[in-house]
Amino acid sequence: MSEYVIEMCHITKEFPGIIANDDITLQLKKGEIHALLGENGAGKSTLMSVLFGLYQPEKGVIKKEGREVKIKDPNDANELGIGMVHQHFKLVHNFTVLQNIILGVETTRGGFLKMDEARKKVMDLSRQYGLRVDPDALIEDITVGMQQRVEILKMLYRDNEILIFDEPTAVLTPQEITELMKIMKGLAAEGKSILFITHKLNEIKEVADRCTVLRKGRYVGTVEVAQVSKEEMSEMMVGRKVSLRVEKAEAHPGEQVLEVEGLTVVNREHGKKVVDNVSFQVRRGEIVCVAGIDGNGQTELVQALTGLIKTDGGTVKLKGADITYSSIRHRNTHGMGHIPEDRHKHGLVLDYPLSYNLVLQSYFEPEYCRGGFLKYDKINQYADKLIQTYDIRSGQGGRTIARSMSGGNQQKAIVAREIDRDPDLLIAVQPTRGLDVGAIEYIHRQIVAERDQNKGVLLISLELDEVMNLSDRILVIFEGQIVADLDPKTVTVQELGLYMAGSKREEGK
Ligand SMILES: Nc1ncnc2c1ncn2[C@@H]1O[C@H](COP(=O)(O)OP(=O)(O)OP(=O)(O)O)[C@@H](O)[C@H]1O
Repeated sequence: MSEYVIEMCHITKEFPGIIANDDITLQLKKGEIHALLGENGAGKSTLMSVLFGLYQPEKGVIKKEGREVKIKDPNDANELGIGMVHQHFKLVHNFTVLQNIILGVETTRGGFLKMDEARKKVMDLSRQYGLRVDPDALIEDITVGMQQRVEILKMLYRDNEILIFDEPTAVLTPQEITELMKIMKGLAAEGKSILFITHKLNEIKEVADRCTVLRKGRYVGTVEVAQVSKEEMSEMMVGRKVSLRVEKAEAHPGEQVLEVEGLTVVNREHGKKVVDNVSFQVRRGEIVCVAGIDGNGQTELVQALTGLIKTDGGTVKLKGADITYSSIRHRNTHGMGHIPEDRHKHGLVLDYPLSYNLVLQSYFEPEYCRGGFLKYDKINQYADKLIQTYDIRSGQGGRTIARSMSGGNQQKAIVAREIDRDPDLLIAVQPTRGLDVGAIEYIHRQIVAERDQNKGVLLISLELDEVMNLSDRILVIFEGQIVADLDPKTVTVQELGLYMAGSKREEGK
């Protein structure tokens, strides 16, 4: 009997213009948590999709417990006990939790669903692994964290023994991440074998036993996590030393670039104020961060500032001019840049090529358009420049369809487009979500450079490390209100946590 529950041997998978996996070998031991680390576009999701039967490799074999197997589709994968939680969940939104879990493997008696048995099995699994879910809630009404637990239960319900998690923490809040780490350890302790894709070295250190590193589609090596440092792992992956700290000089704030006065947004469904009489300013030459636990109004605040939703009170001024009721395009062409929270919904047109996506805010300008006709050569030239400068990796350059790009490279494309327009005010929501450490270092430098060129930056981040390292001033948002205006040099992470949890509030706020 083999030491390995799964072996992927010499896997090669090509896409037009790119070898996504070039002779990669990955060996998974029973009961281990095995991290898969690599730069954006290194081929991690592709390799996992091969294992789950979504792609057929051109070369290589897969072995289960030493025996060669063929995985033609996800049904084959399932038969072999392999389950996957995708980066973007695959749930039916108007079905309940229970219906989603049993979908496709329903057991029936006399033509009727045996719901009671299914419910019992789900609730037993939920208790056994600490996966809290409400079986009767609709998917559209539950948090992202609970949706993920539903995906995990789906795998367990199908008795999967080999669990693939593709960047599971990218969509979670810090609290949910802690919970997931605990769940993963519990699963491994019960003998499940886990493949875990993440860019966060802290998470690898916390839960993984071994880690396989990929770079540009190739296998670099497999290490015992306890025996290497975070720095060593990032060097293996990027091929050079990476600074995990942000280097920046003292800020020199100048005149106000954004003034928000009494801004209020009421939620149309429950009638509550989600942004409640918020006032603050961002000046040129400073990075102001809005910190808060997800769901405290930061999403709506940004949507109101960028014109994606209507406000119910208050004013917003950009460079002294009232833009409260201005169109999105007006804001964009008058100095506002926006890296949105949801890159698929508000950041890209997924079925357009990369080059079109890079001029979404400027294609109508004389530079790229004459008499209603697009100047394709100019657009392509500009796209090539951004692809080079920001190291956006994709198979066919500007012609690549955005949907086929790796998640991290989609994010890099948005960041490139927004920063390159050199806005007076850059609103950056989770700008480094899903990015590898090398790319994070680069984006952080770019944001600091914007600040040093006398631009204002409003950063919204759920990552406390990013908040503490990057910002010059921290505004804490709690239940739609700004409850503190803090100096990152004097506040501690613990104190920040108290403000974020609503246990503390600055006087006069
Ligand atoms: N369906 C596809 N069609 C064409 N090219 C693809 C497709 N899927 C992936 N690629 C390309 O293969 C390469 C590897 O992508 P993959 O998604 O596996 O990377 P990744 O390591 O998971 O990256 P990230 O960390 O950014 O999610 C990328 O250059 C991507 O553009």
